[in-house]
Amino acid sequence: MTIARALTIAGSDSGGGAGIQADLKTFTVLNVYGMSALTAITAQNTLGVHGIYNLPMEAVEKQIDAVITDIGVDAVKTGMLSQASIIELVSAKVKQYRLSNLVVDPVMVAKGGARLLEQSAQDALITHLLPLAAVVTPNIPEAEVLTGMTIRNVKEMREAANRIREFGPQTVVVKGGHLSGEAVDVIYDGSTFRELQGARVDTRNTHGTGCTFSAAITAELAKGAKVTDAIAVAKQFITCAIEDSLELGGGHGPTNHWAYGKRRQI
Ligand SMILES: Nc1ncnc2c1ncn2[C@@H]1O[C@H](COP(=O)(O)OP(=O)(O)OP(=O)(O)O)[C@@H](O)[C@H]1O
Ligand SMILES: Cc1ncc(COP(=O)(O)O)c(N)n1
Repeated sequence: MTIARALTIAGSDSGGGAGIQADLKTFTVLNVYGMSALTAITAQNTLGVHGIYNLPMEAVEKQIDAVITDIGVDAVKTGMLSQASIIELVSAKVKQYRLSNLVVDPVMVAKGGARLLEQSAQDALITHLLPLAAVVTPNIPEAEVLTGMTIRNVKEMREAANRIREFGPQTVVVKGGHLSGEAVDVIYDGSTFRELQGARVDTRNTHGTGCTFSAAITAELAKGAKVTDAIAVAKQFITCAIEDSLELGGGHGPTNHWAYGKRRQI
């Protein structure tokens, strides 16, 4: 039996709703074998981030080398990268192993406001990692940082997607979770703009939506899906996960990673 393999290079969320925990849960539900290279450990729950502990560069490098040289990967995603030096290392590894199915979730700030990427590392993201990405998935605040624009509507999301694509990624998805009204995501592949519509679910349990969405894209790419199909599955996956979100903790609860699989009986 062959099984698709996906690697997440990201931070740990002890609360289990975001970070590598969200990624591995998503890979599993989508029938993909998940692996991880941890960049940082966060002490985190639904109320916020209570501590960040970066791992040594050597530890990040060895984890990536260990899984790729033995098990191999069909797709890779990045989440919390924390520092410029880790971005540079990950970019070098992507080149060294010629990893083509790379999904970059440019995680910068957690919901409660804690920085998950040092401000000085934003340039490294643009210079080193975005040019290597098959797909990059900024939310509205991240797209604003990357472009210097203010984004208030779908027209401005399109403009941002266009500008971010100039940094080199093949496909840009600007996620609309932070705007009001419908949860619309804008996709731009250099020739066509597409919009993925989703009804907005009225819940505060949206911790980990961005991680889960980008992990679902990665899982589908690992199985050989086309980019547009992978993004469409991811949108369905996250909509189900938010609709059936979990009332856990006293703050922003996690999404429900089983929901998509249960509804489709996969
Ligand atoms: N309340 C909601 N109802 C339906 N879909 C949503 C809602 N919030 C976000 N989404 C969808 O979830 C996905 C992730 O988008 P979002 O903008 O929330 O990412 P993010 O900001 O990276 O995540 P987070 O806010 O957890 O850090 C997108 O497809 C977005 O449209
Ligand atoms: C370790 C870690 N990584 C990423 C996020 C952002 O999560 P999201 O944008 O999916 O809510 C987070 N809160 N913690």
